[in-house]
Amino acid sequence: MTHLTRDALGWSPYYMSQLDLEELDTLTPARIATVHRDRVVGFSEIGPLELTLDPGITTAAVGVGDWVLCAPAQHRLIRVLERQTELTRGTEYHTGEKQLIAANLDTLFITSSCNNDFNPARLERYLALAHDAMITPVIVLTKADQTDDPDTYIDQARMLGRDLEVIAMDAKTDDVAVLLEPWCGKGETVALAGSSGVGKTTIANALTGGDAATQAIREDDARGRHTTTGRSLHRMGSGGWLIDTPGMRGLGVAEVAYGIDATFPEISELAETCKFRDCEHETEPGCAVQAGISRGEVDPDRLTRFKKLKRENQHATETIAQARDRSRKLGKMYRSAVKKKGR
Ligand SMILES: Nc1nc2c(ncn2[C@@H]2O[C@H](COP(=O)(O)OP(=O)(O)OP(=O)(O)O)[C@@H](O)[C@H]2O)c(=O)[nH]1
Ligand SMILES: [Zn+2]
Repeated sequence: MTHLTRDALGWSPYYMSQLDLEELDTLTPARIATVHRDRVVGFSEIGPLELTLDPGITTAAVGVGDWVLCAPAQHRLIRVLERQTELTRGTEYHTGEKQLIAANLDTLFITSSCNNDFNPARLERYLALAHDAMITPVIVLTKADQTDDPDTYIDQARMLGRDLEVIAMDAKTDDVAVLLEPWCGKGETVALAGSSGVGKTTIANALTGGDAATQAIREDDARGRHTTTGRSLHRMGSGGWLIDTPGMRGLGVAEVAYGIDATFPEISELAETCKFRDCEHETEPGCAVQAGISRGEVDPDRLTRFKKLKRENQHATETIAQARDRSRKLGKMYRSAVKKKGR
């Protein structure tokens, strides 16, 4: 652990460019590995560092995978560097907050099994989140050993995007590390998403060569304390990093209009040329998407799922916007009340 270089930890010019000269001289960059209630642990060139948070930085503002600047001698986290990517979940709509799942991911392994778990709509939801965050999605199909015809699943998955990478495997064999190696090299950061039981833990263990899921908890138990998020950063045998994310079983979409369009390029591109700007792609004259269906270029089932995901996203996005508006107004009221009292 002590001999990891910044590059091995995933450092890049993107983060370097955010430091001024004084910071370069005096502060140490670290990559956040675990987040606890009152402190975080970061990996750095000088080894693992336990850091306390200055007032103003909450554990909500720093997540696993984040790059931070710290003053190691004082165990102080000074500031969180701007993220290259962030994967969030939109579950707390009513508060206007989105919860950070993982920072600075390069690749998301969207995992499903070659059985009843396989569900195009669910895969597209994950694809939209990944595309929106500019994270490379890879579809990983497990339990290929439990079906006579894995190709039908592979073919269906390939239909869910252009140039979409689809990997099928028996996650209980040594194939896992070899098949996923292209995304797990030195300094690369990955995470696994998918329903319960599809094999995420099995794959994580194969990639990290250990009991990834329980490692962080055990490390903490020894001190009688617990991680608050349950998320943690683990080194993979191939030199990359795996962010273990228990919250990745079901995700809501919010504010991912771009990601949805990117997930359904064959539809969103045609939609640009519909006669009406607010075309619902149903029976309107001059609908380019319906014309695409007639020509056999657009799968009508994809169109149905595209519309459904758009509706869900729109609803959640509006709910978040309203909640933010409400809390802004409340804040204003509070500030003016304080002012009056002070007079
Ligand atoms: N035959 C076969 N079994 C698999 C495969 N992948 C996972 N399993 C088995 O499926 C079960 C569930 O796997 P897990 O790795 O625990 O699944 P998970 O996605 O981590 O599940 P949660 O922790 O509930 O989210 C275990 O019994 C695995 O051994 C596979 O490719 N082939
Ligand atoms: Zn249309």
